[in-house]
Amino acid sequence: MSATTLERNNKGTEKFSSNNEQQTTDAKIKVKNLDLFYGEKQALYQVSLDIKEKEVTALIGPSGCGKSTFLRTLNRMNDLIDGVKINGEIVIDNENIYNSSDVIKLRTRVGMVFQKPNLFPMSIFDNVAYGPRMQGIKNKKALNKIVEESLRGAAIWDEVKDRLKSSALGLSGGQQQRVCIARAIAMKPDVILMDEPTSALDPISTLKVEELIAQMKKDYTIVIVTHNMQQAARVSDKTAFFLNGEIIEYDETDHIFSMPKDQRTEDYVTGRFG
Ligand SMILES: Nc1ncnc2c1ncn2[C@@H]1O[C@H](COP(=O)(O)OP(=O)(O)OP(=O)(O)O)[C@@H](O)[C@H]1O
Repeated sequence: MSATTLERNNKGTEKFSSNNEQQTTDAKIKVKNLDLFYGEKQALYQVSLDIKEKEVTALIGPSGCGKSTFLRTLNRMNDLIDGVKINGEIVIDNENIYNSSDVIKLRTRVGMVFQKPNLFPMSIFDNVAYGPRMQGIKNKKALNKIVEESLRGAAIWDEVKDRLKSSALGLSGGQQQRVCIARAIAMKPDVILMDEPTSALDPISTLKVEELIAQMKKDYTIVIVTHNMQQAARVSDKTAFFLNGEIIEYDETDHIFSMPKDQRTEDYVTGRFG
């Protein structure tokens, strides 16, 4: 059991509903007044935003501004870090996720892809079947179907279909990252969080993952942290600009890049700092 302390607002969902008129009604994820502390150090300040279903939302900002910290609050990955304290609300599908005790179920619904491919030292098939097996799916036919669908969904089926029993670690970095995405898809999530998913990849693999993200948004709500401005502009519908733990501006990606309202956003997206 982690020693993480979480300050929960027990009236969270109620309070949130009463303020609902300020929120977009079709938001999949609603974040309100979120503060996060690592011990004494505050990393997020009063973060509020609505994330719409089946859109790609990019989180941008200079190093250390809190993008990854914020991303990890969406499936409670920060719970694993000692001394983390959170105030505020995150409502996904009308449920305040910090009021619910079923973190495993939350992480099934809200999957995650990390910066570096983190496949297990086992076959491609076993990597993708791992989560479904843990959920109790044993039937070979059912597993075959899930693995094929997930690899197809991650646009890597054709490249690996003849070597499913080979070690996943024999694939290139770009292929491994797409198998990681397949592994996330295999859990049938609604939301996929991506923390700089292409930062360890070459330009061609990066493009493939970006094309994949564009295809995936018809089925999933995607939140992606990226340091790459062009990537945010290419793949996302909405962009949130973070600075020193605050959201400075959150808008349609086109607006953020072509006519930002805040001078600090403009300075960042035009490369004047960060
Ligand atoms: N486990 C931790 N314990 C203590 N402080 C942390 C921890 N993780 C992050 N921080 C601090 O919180 C702040 C936000 O970090 P975070 O990693 O979220 O920023 P980021 O915008 O994602 O940065 P980068 O782009 O460099 O990954 C930083 O000051 C960082 O040092």
